[in-house]
Amino acid sequence: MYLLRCIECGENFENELIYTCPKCGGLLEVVFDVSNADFRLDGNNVTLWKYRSLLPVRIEPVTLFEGGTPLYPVDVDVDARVFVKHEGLNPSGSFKDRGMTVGVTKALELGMKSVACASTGNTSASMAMYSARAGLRAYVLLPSGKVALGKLAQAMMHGARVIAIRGNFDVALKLVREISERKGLYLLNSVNPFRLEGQKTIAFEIVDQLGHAPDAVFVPVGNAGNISAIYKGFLELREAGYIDEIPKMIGVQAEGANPIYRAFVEGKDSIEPVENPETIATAIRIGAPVNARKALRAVYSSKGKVLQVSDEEIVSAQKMLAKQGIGVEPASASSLAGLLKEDSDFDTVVCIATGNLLKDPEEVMRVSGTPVEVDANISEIERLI
Ligand SMILES: Cc1ncc(COP(=O)(O)O)c(C=O)c1O
Ligand SMILES: N[C@@H](CCOP(=O)(O)O)C(=O)O
Repeated sequence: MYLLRCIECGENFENELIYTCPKCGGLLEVVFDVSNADFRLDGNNVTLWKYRSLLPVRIEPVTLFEGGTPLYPVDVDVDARVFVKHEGLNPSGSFKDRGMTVGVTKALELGMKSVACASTGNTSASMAMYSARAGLRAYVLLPSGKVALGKLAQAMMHGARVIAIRGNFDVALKLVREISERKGLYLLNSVNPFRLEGQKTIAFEIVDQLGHAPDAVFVPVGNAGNISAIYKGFLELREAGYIDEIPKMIGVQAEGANPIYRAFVEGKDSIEPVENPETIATAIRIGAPVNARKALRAVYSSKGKVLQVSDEEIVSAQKMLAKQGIGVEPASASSLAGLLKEDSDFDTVVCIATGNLLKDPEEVMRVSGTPVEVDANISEIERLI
């Protein structure tokens, strides 16, 4: 029903316990016979497992009822119908849950006892939650002092063994890939092609909820798995006859962590790593995205683009969303920040908001100030109202 294929040399593999091509080292992707798709995109019962016929699992899934996130119309100063898909309303508060429900199920299916990841925070929070649910041991490597409090709290509370390294995310990922190999841990970063399959359901849900494909989808980009997965979702929908056109995939990076933006501007299909990435959006503080080649293919093939936004633009978009009742963490607001910079002529646009406001309470307090404190009496309070 499905197999793994190298995106570089095209070789097919039936062994599921590989992350990259044993022949050329290229990234892998899951290839489906989409004629098996048995769902209707009619807006009913929108949840991730509605699309099971295009998800690569054979056993009952480990689920916390992820997916089915709202698609909110928003009012912004752009001449288009703009929607925000609020992935921050998934069980652990980010889109990673879509990947983990599939990835952790696959770990069980393959008989693995322990899972591992490197993380800027959300991957670890989600992996810890789903592995707790599945009864698997979880190991996390993260950049010391650079993970938002809410995410760290989740990984700790759900029982992961959390190791903070003196180094950035890119170093952590290199180390966890090596340690997973040595210790037989199942790696659940986005280099795992099965995990990305869960994330492609964002595309399925957008079409399910809108009733058609939008003209463009703006996606925050860090390790670049999500934009690649969403694009693959649209490709499968087209191949299966659900849509005619693929939306333009528009990746948005932070100025201080922009290797894919740089590659795009230079018309290249691979990146030069950014040595010391820095941005207020710690979730996308990544200098050597593992999925860069998949992401650039998604952008070029869909006639999209990659934009960069400043930290100020990110915070401004975050506040704009908050004023419309949509609470997101900084990285999530980069998609809207990108749209606001763009001189486009789209009719319908979807911005992906990737994570919840509560993930990074320290950043929120820094940019929104502290409450006014007064004595506990009516006249003092009245003065302020
Ligand atoms: C909140 C948030 N937004 C965006 C991203 C970037 O996604 P990707 O790494 O798939 O590009 C991440 C982490 O990966 C994240 O946690
Ligand atoms: N932002 C990510 C970084 C890791 O990305 P992944 O998709 O490869 O797991 C995180 O939340 O850790």
